[in-house]
Amino acid sequence: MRFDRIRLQNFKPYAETDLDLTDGVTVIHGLNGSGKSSLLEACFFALYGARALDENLEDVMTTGTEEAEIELWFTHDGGSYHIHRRLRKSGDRVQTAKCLLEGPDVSVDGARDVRGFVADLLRMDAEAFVNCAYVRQGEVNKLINATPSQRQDTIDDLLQLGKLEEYRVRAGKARLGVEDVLTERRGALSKVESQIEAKEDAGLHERLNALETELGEVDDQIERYEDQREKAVETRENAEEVLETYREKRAELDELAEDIADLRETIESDERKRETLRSEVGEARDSVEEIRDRIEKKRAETTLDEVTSDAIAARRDELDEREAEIRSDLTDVRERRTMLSNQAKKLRERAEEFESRAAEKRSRADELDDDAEDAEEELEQRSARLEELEAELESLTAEFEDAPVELGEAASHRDEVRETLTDVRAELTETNAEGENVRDRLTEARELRDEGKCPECGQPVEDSPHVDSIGEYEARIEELEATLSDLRERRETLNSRLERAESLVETENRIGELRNSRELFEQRIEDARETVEERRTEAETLREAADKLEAEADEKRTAATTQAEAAEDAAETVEGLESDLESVAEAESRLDTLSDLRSKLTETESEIERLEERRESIAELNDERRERLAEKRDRRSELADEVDESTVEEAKAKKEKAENYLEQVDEELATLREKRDSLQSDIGGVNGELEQLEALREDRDELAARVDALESLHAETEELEAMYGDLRAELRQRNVETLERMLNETFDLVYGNDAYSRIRLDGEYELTVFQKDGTALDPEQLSGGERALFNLSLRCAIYRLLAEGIEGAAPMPPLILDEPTVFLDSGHVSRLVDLVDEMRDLGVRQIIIVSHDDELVGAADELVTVEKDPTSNRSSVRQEDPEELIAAESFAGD
Ligand SMILES: Nc1ncnc2c1ncn2[C@@H]1O[C@H](COP(=O)(O)OP(=O)(O)OP(=O)(O)O)[C@@H](O)[C@H]1O
Ligand SMILES: [Zn+2]
Repeated sequence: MRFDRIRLQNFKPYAETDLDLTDGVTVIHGLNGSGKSSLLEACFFALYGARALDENLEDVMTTGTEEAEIELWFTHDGGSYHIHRRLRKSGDRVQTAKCLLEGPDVSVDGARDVRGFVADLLRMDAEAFVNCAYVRQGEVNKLINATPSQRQDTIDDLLQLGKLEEYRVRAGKARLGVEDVLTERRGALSKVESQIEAKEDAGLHERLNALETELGEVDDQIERYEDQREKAVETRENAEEVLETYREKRAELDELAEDIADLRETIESDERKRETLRSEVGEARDSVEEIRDRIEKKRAETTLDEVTSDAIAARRDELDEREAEIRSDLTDVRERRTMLSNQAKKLRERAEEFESRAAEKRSRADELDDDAEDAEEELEQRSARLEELEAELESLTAEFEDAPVELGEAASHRDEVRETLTDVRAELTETNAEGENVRDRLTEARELRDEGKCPECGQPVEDSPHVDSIGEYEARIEELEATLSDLRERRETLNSRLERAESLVETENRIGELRNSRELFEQRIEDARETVEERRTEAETLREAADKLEAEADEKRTAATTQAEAAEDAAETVEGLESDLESVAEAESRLDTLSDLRSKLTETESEIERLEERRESIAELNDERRERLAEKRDRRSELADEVDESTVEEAKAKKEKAENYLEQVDEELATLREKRDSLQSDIGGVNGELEQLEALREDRDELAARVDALESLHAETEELEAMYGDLRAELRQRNVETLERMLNETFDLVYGNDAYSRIRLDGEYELTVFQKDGTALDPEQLSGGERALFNLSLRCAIYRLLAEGIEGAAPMPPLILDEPTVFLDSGHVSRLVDLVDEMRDLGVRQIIIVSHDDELVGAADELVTVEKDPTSNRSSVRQEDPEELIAAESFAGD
């Protein structure tokens, strides 16, 4: 078997990887954690699924991805196979979405079927594969640490010796089953035999003869007693018959006496009954007379000529017709009465309504008059106020007659005067200031003149022009004084004129106000006048309407009275009709009385007839009874003659005797019959036992034959079981010997040390290592490296044994070693290289080794480098030429 190609997608650290694998030694190398082991696991997973890796599907799919694919192509026994697995995440779980194996003429679908198919094809299940072909990392010590029996199981399993054990166990089970059945049958047989013996000892035939003789004797006795019993019964019956006849006659006599007494009594009582009936008939006849009288009297009260049912019916029809007429009239008149009184009521209501509406209108009219009066009063007040206004207006207007301005110009006039006054005041102030100034200069000039200096320049004043100006100054002052007094006069005049103007402005404003008021009042007076007019007219209209309504109310009232009178008339008619109805009812009741009387009469008459009939029939019955009475008397005297007492006594004695005998014989017979029954059942029992004996003998023969057959079967199964056991032991012994030899050869090859003489693998699969001096060592006592070498040897030996054992029937899978050099020093790595060479020489087609050891790399035919991208954490593979790599590395080393 050979792996050809593996393709991965999202398997563990691999995103996308496709790797071709070839014959020879392939070394997979790379740094720790780069994904080397994962690559091997992928091959293993492809073949057997996740459980074989002790992992879940979740573990094999690259974390964070949703889908993974694993494809493995391999060649086996000349055929090419392809396994394709696809995993898909659904929720938290990962499921196998596809698992398909295709090979020559075969296609297997489904994870379980594929696993089964691969195990059959390679003749190895996952565990066997791991034990023989795939040395997993860290599991080097597994076979050494295993107990001998575990080791035995593993190796037996690989060599398919387990099958023989299975067959042996099965044969053992069959033997045990046969033993169970045999024991049970043997028990049954001895039971049957002891039963037969017991029965044969019992002397069944003799017992049967004795019982049958006794039964014959008892039967004879029974027959005899039965004959005698029959005779006694006959005697007793005859006596009983005699007694019975006697008893019957006595009974008949008693009965007859009773009958005779009864008959006589019945006849007498019936005669009394007839008497009563006769007087009842008489009474009924009287009553008929009385009823006839009453009928005649009643008829006289009616219009009937004769009292027949036809006449009564005719009269009743007449009355019914009359009643119907009256009732229909009554209905009409009642309706009319109701209608009229309703109308009267309505009319009265209308009249009242009109009246109340008229009253309303009148009170409204009164209110309107009041309003009009109020309005007139106000009108007068306003007129008076208007007159006052006009008087004031007139006097104020008069104020303007001697005024300096016209009405309406007072304000502008006042403003003019105020302006002029302001000008005059300003002029006055100016003039005053100038006067002051001129006076100051004059004073200064006078002082200078007095000092003799020019007031202007302080030069001596001789002929100074400045002194001349004193005169000027004095003239100017005079002038200014005149202007001042003039201005003062003007100011006074203006002040009084302003006062007057302001009072005029006030008057003028007041006149404006008054004029407005007057206009307003005039308008209001006009309004009041209109209101008075309107109210009065409206009151008038309302009163007219009230008059009209009152007239209408009067009309309605009259009409109401008319209708009420008509209603009263109708009511009277109703009363008349009702009394008519009453008299019709009376007439009808008279007719009823008559019919009642008539039917009573008929009843009484038929009662009389009935009573007469009863009397008659009673008489007939009594005649019959008298005849029967005579007969019974005759029979009584006849019987009295027949009864004879002595015959009776004789019969009684005979009967008693027979009865005594019967009692005794019945007892005896019962005893005998019981005895017979028990004898018969004893005979039945003996016969039954004889039959049983026969059946038991048949059973015994059958059981004996069966036990013989089982015994020979048991012997056969024992042989078979022993044969499988021997065969396995023999095969195992052969295997153990071969395995021991191969283990020693391999160990010599890889260890090549003089310390150990040989390894022993005994029949119990116990492994022992012997040192040169002959002391024995448990393999677990070896050093780590020695143990690794020992294990490798054991594995390779098993692999070789298997390869030879199968003898080409099923080509061996590739030998897969994961990190075999971990514990080895460089010398031993070379030995491992030798081992690998040897395995190849021995015909192992494909060897796949995971290692980072250079020497092993050198031994490789094919080199696969695994790398992991540190940023993406995804692994990838690269196929390289081993020669080149070694060269490059040693170059780098120099
Ligand atoms: N399901 C997974 N998804 C992603 N990465 C995974 C998954 N399972 C394992 N890995 C990664 O794969 C790597 C383990 O690979 P593997 O055991 O094949 O390494 P190795 O090359 O054999 O290392 P060593 O030399 O140490 O034996 C680890 O880095 C781990 O994080
Ligand atoms: Zn690893």
